[in-house]
Amino acid sequence: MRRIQVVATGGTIASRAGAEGRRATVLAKELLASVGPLPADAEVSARDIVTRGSYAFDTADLLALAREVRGALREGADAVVMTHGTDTMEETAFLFDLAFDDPRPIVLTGAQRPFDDRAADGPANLGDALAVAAADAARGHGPLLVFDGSAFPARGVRKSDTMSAHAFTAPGRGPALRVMDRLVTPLWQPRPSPRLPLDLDLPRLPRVDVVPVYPGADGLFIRSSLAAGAAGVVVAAVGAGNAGPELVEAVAEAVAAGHPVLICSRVHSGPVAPLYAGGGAELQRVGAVFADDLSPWQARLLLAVASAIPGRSPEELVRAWLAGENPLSGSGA
Ligand SMILES: NC(=O)C[C@H](N)C(=O)O
Repeated sequence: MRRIQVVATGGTIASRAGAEGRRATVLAKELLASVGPLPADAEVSARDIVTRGSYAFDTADLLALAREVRGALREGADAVVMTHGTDTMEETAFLFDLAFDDPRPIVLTGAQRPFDDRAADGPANLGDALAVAAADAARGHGPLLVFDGSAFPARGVRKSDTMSAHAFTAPGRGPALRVMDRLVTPLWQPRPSPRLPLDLDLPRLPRVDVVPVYPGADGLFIRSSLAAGAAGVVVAAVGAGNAGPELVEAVAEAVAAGHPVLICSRVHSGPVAPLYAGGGAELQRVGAVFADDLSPWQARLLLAVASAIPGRSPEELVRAWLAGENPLSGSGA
């Protein structure tokens, strides 16, 4: 008998229409009751942490969600299923990927249509998430985001449609498992991401901001962000990782002052590379770190987590993580 702990956090899956707009009000027990038959060989228990839209979460909330997962795993759950708003689910999943290296499935799901919609997609997604949680095939995949019949590894998954029930993709990677009629079919086995030794009991993560690039973007936002106390900055660059000369100058200043700068792309798919003179090649020359195909939003969490680890250079931790190396090797930790 497998023990699956469901933890509910709100989101559209738990929302009903109201005079002021949709609001998350549905609690875990009611969500579970909407699913229909539960996996036969599983004992499923449910609890609520918060009941909110995920657009309202800050990093203190994300750490609280991670502590809840840690607690469930410590209590002996064989798998954890978290219901969560879709707006920032890719960030929570990625934080779990950075924080845990447990083979037991940690599965996130949600919905695009509210609980009281006649065509609500939440019950099917939660049913699929429970099927994945109960499946041997899901072990060792790291956290998975289950949506509309697909299970995506945390790294690389993105919300890619604001309204459609097919809300998530993983550009260049694809889902690792498919779920059809609660039957889980493995497609490929993701290589687990290295874990970072994050203290989940911290009150919040250090500030890291995302700065966009567009024609005419200058250094204002990078300088303001650092003046506001940011540990570092992620640049959502154009194309394969380029920016104009004024922004490159601000990046050079930031790196020289000891603040790591990660380069991602505002393009939905593909890695960044230091290719162009005065653009990406110059960003690399002044010391910025090219963050492969990480989205700016996941890269921001990577840098924030690396910046929260005492006694280690955040830039070195990020570079080691991106290279797939165990960031603890050689540290004696
Ligand atoms: N579809 C959703 O879940 C969006 C929702 N507003 C959220 O909490 O992220």
